[in-house]
Amino acid sequence: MPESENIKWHYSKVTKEHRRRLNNHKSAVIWFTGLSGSGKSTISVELEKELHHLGVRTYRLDGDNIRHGLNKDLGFGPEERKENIRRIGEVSKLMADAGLVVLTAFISPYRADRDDVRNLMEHGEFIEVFVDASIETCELRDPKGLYKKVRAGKLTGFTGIDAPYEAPVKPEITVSTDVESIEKSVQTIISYLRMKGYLISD
Ligand SMILES: Nc1ncnc2c1ncn2[C@@H]1O[C@H](COP(=O)(O)OS(=O)(=O)O)[C@@H](OP(=O)(O)O)[C@H]1O
Ligand SMILES: Nc1ncnc2c1ncn2[C@@H]1O[C@H](COP(=O)(O)OP(=O)(O)O)[C@@H](O)[C@H]1O
Repeated sequence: MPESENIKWHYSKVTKEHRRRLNNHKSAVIWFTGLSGSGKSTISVELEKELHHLGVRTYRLDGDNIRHGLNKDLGFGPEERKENIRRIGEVSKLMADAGLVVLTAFISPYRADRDDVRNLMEHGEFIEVFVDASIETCELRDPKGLYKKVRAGKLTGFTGIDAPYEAPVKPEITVSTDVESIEKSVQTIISYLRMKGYLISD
């Protein structure tokens, strides 16, 4: 593994602070985590739409999409999920450095992997959103028919059934999609961003 001995960091004259001033908002990574079918993709899509209307520069990274490209070599074993999240963490960091508000929608089942991403970011830049829904609700929704496949014995190692999901201990935000609407979840997140001063131009 090449180490940094022969590699030198080049600094830019345009910094994150310059980009922040140009954009009129801070950069951040809004990290959605939760079971399959909990609502990560749905809420992140609606949130991005609202943020865009507010003049925020955004980009959304979604598990299914990224696994068609950048991470198409990865499966769903613990090590591969870890590598999946590590790469997304690095990509998110680059995008946050570019001044964007990044929205990520990955199951990211392991606490340690999410904490590694948190530690990559500047203090306050990582906003963990726990999309909380019971496995029963997710299975009832079954938007992609995957739970049905699991029950039919056609899919194994599925999160929440026969693979673990470690819920966040102290997420910045929890949205309970069992009991609240998509709109309510989006507003909860926007209120948090406003209250914490991410949306400077408000
Ligand atoms: N075994 C298994 N377990 C869980 N999910 C599975 C599995 N196989 C395929 N899928 C589909 O892949 C999507 C999850 O990809 P992620 O990259 O978010 O997963 S992870 O963060 O690496 O755990 C997940 O998408 P979401 O339903 O949007 O969460 C599923 O559609
Ligand atoms: N309150 C809610 N919040 C989010 N999604 C909801 C809610 N109620 C019902 N749903 C539905 O649940 C499904 C969630 O699927 P999805 O967003 O793909 O989840 P995930 O990305 O976590 O796998 C969608 O079909 C969505 O319309």
